[in-house]
Amino acid sequence: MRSPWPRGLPAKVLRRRAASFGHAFRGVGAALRSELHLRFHALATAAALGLGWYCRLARLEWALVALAVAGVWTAELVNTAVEALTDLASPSYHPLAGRAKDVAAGAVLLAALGALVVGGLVFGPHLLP
Ligand SMILES: Nc1ncnc2c1ncn2[C@@H]1O[C@H](COP(=O)(O)OP(=O)(O)OP(=O)(O)O)[C@@H](O)[C@H]1O
Repeated sequence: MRSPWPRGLPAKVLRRRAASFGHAFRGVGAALRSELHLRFHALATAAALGLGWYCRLARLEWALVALAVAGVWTAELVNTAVEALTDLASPSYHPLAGRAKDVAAGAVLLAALGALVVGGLVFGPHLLP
């Protein structure tokens, strides 16, 4: 059967996809190196995974923990990107630059509070007598 793709296109598309994944992982690595908060999240994630394994969480509980962890990481990475862009666009003081950073930090705070609630509701019944 003839390929529906012009010759060589799938390889090119795959190479581009692979490069995009590479850029994304490089972004996570760069943020991990520059942001102390992210290293703390990495530790907290490892602790949550270990505790989940210890508590033998059910599949749905793992799903909730995974969503909570991913939410915090996503918010922190977007916050890091907003901080970098704000510093680039407005190295000197500007109220809008401050608002952008404060709002981005607010997203991290909300994600972290949500993760705390999920953690309490999921792990609480396993750990409390
Ligand atoms: N260019 C600016 N103009 C106005 N206010 C700013 C500016 N840069 C920072 N701020 C204010 O200072 C706060 C702290 O900014 P900063 O860049 O130090 O981030 P941070 O909260 O310390 O984050 P991190 O510790 O992850 O770098 C901001 O939330 C904002 O209120």
